[in-house]
Amino acid sequence: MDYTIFGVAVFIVALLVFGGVFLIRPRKPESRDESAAAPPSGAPAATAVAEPEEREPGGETAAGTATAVAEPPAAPEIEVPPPSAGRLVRLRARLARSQNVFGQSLLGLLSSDRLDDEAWEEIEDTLITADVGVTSAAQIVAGLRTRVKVLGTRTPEEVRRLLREELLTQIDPALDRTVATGPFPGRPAVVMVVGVNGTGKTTTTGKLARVLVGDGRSVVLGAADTFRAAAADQLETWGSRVGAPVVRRDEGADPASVAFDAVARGVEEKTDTVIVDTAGRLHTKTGLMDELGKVKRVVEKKSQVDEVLLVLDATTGQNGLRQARVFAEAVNVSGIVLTKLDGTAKGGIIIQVQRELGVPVKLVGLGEGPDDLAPFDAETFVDAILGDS
Ligand SMILES: Nc1nc2c(ncn2[C@@H]2O[C@H](COP(=O)(O)OP(=O)(O)OP(=O)(O)O)[C@@H](O)[C@H]2O)c(=O)[nH]1
Repeated sequence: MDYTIFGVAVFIVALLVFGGVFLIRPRKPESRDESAAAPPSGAPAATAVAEPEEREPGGETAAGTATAVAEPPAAPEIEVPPPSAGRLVRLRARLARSQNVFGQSLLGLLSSDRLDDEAWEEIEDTLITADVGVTSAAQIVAGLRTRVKVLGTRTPEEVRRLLREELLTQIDPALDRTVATGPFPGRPAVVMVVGVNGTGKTTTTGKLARVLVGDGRSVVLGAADTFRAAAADQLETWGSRVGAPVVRRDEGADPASVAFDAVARGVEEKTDTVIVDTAGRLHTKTGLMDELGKVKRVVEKKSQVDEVLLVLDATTGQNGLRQARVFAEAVNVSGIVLTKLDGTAKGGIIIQVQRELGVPVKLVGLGEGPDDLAPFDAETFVDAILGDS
């Protein structure tokens, strides 16, 4: 019996000793946990944690802690855009590429041996096809006919010179094409950018800010396109690249008050120029056109509006002209920006739009790149159309 009790006691002690050792041994992690805990080489742990969280409006994640762990985004590098001088010359090749067909076919027709009525008609048609407009085309042909008669024989150089002069007369190099961007004593220059949807207003506003910053000016941008939140985001991207602050509000806010705030900020911060981007609006919608007038009037309570730039898409031809007329009535347009000239051979629209509106083309857009906006220069433009002599 004693032996039995002793044996049982020894067994229990042995069980306790082995069991205890087993229990206090560190547990080996299971392979599933291991892979979840350790970040993949090179990847920050926070990314793995933050990944499954759902996005909330405003781009924040539901788990604030996960966002806090993530690396803060690097501040965007401020770019130094090239100055405005010589931009059109730099973009000349692009202009020549799009307008050359028009220029070369005119030169070809004018150089032909027999300049009969049919040939003159063809010259006129070529001008009209390039959107020069019926009146201007007739005037150009009349001028050329008279001068060709006086000249008698024609060398290619003479033909080029004649055509160059006629086109220049129509484009009018004497027009004042300066964009009133200040700086003015004691207040910023105020530029409003208007036009129908998709013509390139926001892009032009951003590009113009770059031109000005490149020329050493300070700029505040006003995102008065409150219809589309994306438009304000788009403007903010443009602004942040050149260090220009953007005044914006929530989608649906009153555009006039955003424009007013932008100008107020410009005044307060002694900025050289405030550029206000407005929402695209159909010229056929009276209410929206009235709203545009209101934006301008409200801004004028704070500061004079120095420039109203109407952005026209060069590829829209006659429709662009119709838009131009209505906008000019609503807000007293002071300058035209002709965008997408890189995408059409119809550069003659410059002549037509100036004739129709009596307002000069001041800037031209020649591509989607950030520095593809140039001050318009009549001589460089005509030379690009006609190619090198
Ligand atoms: N090829 C070319 N594309 C251009 C030019 N200017 C603007 N664009 C393009 O035209 C498109 C419309 O430009 P936006 O600036 O968004 O036009 P918007 O007038 O502000 O548009 P809404 O806000 O909808 O009225 C974009 O894809 C631009 O990149 C240009 O000179 N050449």
